[in-house]
Amino acid sequence: MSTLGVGIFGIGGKMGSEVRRAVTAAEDMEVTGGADLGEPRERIGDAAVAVDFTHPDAVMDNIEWCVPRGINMVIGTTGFNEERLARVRELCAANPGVGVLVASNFSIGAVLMMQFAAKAAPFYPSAEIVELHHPNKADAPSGTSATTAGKIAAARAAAGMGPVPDATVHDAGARGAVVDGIHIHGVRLQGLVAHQEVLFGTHGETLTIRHDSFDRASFMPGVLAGVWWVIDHPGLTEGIETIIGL
Ligand SMILES: NC(=O)C1=CN([C@@H]2O[C@H](COP(=O)(O)OP(=O)(O)OC[C@H]3O[C@@H](n4cnc5c(N)ncnc54)[C@H](OP(=O)(O)O)[C@@H]3O)[C@@H](O)[C@H]2O)C=CC1
Ligand SMILES: O=C(O)C1=N[C@H](C(=O)O)C[C@H](O)C1
Repeated sequence: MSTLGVGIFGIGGKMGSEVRRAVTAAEDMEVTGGADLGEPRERIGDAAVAVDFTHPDAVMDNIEWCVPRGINMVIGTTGFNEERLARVRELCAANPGVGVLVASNFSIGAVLMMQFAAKAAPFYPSAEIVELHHPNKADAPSGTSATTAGKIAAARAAAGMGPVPDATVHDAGARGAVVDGIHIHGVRLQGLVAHQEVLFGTHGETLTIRHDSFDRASFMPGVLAGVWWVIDHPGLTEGIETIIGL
């Protein structure tokens, strides 16, 4: 049986080393190589798919390098906004055979949490997000919380809802970051991996939707499914929802 070649940007990092283990353990894939910060990108070897778990400051240069070379990509690195996604679409349009998957979270439970949150959103005037991570994380708010805020905001807009109620006029920063009108609070704590609570409120009741990744193995089924997906789906795919049938 022939195997699919996978190169890894960020291979020495927490996620990159987990991807290396998962790809090595998969019967139908093999690791062709990997590169870390400062190393030549050619070190990913003869890869059909490059997986990127690096840094928000590094990921765009890796995409600019891979796509014109015909290398498909699965990207978990955070820091994407509309401008960055538009550039990825542009690169894919110029290189029509190439597929790029960008997902802020590859765990099945996190994807379900985001979908449940979007479903709940129209029923609750109040909505806030608490994201909790290990203290070595570079970015805040997390990519997952920003994606969740976007989905909640879209559901609220579709339901014709106005802004969340909030009388705060003196804020020394305790109300968190605001993404698409939704407040996000970030916690960085030793002992944590990746966790999120979405809190909803209306008169007399609240609803809390919580997801916990206790181990980075939780992201691997989504990453491996994404690797097989991109080789047959040219252009940009956002999130793993369609890949896992949600
Ligand atoms: N989508 C998802 O499901 C998930 C996404 N993430 C995201 O993945 C990213 C990485 O997370 P994590 O593994 O915890 O971080 P780490 O800091 O553990 O690993 C990052 C790795 O990337 C390397 N790196 C940095 N810049 C470059 C570059 N220009 N080229 C190649 N390698 C580079 C680092 O090398 P060096 O150490 O030499 O600097 C390091 O090995 C983050 O954005 C995080 O939010 C994390 C978990 C799940
Ligand atoms: O840095 C992490 O660890 C994680 N990053 C992603 C994010 O920013 O949402 C996904 C997950 O939360 C773990």
